[in-house]
Amino acid sequence: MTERFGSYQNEIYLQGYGGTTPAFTTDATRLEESAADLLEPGPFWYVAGAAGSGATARANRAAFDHWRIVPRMLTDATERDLSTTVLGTELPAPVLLAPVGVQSIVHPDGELATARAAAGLRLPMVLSTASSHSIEAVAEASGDGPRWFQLYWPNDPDVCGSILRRAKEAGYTALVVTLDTWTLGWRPADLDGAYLPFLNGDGLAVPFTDPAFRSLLEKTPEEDAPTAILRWISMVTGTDRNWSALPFLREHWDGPILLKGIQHVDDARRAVDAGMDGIIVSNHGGRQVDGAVAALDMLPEIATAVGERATVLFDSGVRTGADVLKALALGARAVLVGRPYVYGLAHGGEDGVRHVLRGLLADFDLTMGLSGHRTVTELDSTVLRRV
Ligand SMILES: Cc1cc2nc3c(=O)[nH]c(=O)nc-3n(C[C@H](O)[C@H](O)[C@H](O)COP(=O)(O)O)c2cc1C
Ligand SMILES: O=C(O)C(=O)c1ccccc1
Repeated sequence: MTERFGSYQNEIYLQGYGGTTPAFTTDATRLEESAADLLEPGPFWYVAGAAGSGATARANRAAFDHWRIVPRMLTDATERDLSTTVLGTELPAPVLLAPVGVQSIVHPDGELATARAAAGLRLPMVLSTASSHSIEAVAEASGDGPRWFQLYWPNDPDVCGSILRRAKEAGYTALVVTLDTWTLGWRPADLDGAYLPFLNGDGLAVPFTDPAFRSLLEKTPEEDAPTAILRWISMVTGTDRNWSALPFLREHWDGPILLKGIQHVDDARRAVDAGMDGIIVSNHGGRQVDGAVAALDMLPEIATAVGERATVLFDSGVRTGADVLKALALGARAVLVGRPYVYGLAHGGEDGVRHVLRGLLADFDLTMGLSGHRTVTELDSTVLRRV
């Protein structure tokens, strides 16, 4: 079905902000600035922050500027169909909600509100293992909306198997395995405030409600939270999960599996050779390796190497409709967006997330039409110029 995402523009022009829409900006830069006014410094910097000097986070944005769209005229792009299918999930537009943990630090409803907004738009939410609400509660909030699950890979096979089983039973269809965060990067803004959300107990709903995890503890997490927290952290950190352990995930998950945090073309090839269904080209929004290459700069090479053998998704720095168009033209099947929807959540819970996403979709829809494209299948590198 063709959705008229661009009509959100009329809604805003005709009624103003605060009419049928929440009263805050859809501009990504101003949105971040107003989130800074709204949130306590700890949570704000946890979301906005990056590794080290922030060079990679800035490079992620700057990389989009090196590509420019070359619009075409009189192509009959009045009616657009932005829909696509990603690993069996039908999307009205090529956008997913990136897995973001500990969402309760910006809004008490956290992932529940995000799930409702995503489901209403039929965009897949990728639920983080570091969720503030349980797998099952977020699934219920999603209703019949599409949902994927992101794994921080516990080295205990029983706990890993149990979490995957719960996700499957709760209706999550695809599994995203994050590889780039086996320990947290050096993040000065968080270190300045000595702010680490899960040490306050946030983002632990998944292990704390997990029977296999609980059975390993002498005292329940309710009786002795610090011990449970440290046990969990030690389970999901470390490099002892390796390429040869991927068959374990395949055995415990009967849907598509994607590896997230792929930045080198040889790792992309390796993922394909290991039988993975997809990869997410990402540097975690610049939060892990300061000085790492911009994610977009690796996308064309990786997409070419992978070809049709697996699905290539992209995140890190997507802020506008033009960014979505460019990432697709450079080989991504769809993109994930992170921080912007979290700022929407901070501003207005479910309505706030919806507002940010509808703004992005409208921008993408209008940018597609005005550059002369009716469907996402038309996009390839010939629609861009490198400058
Ligand atoms: C506050 C925050 C928490 C995140 N938590 C997770 C997580 O739990 N799992 C994960 O795979 N990625 C996590 N990410 C990374 C995002 O999935 C995504 O890669 C990144 O935010 C994309 O960049 P963008 O924010 O520039 O759009 C997190 C990002 C942020 C900002
Ligand atoms: O902060 C992050 O980037 C992240 O991925 C994470 C990891 C553990 C818990 C919460 C978020």
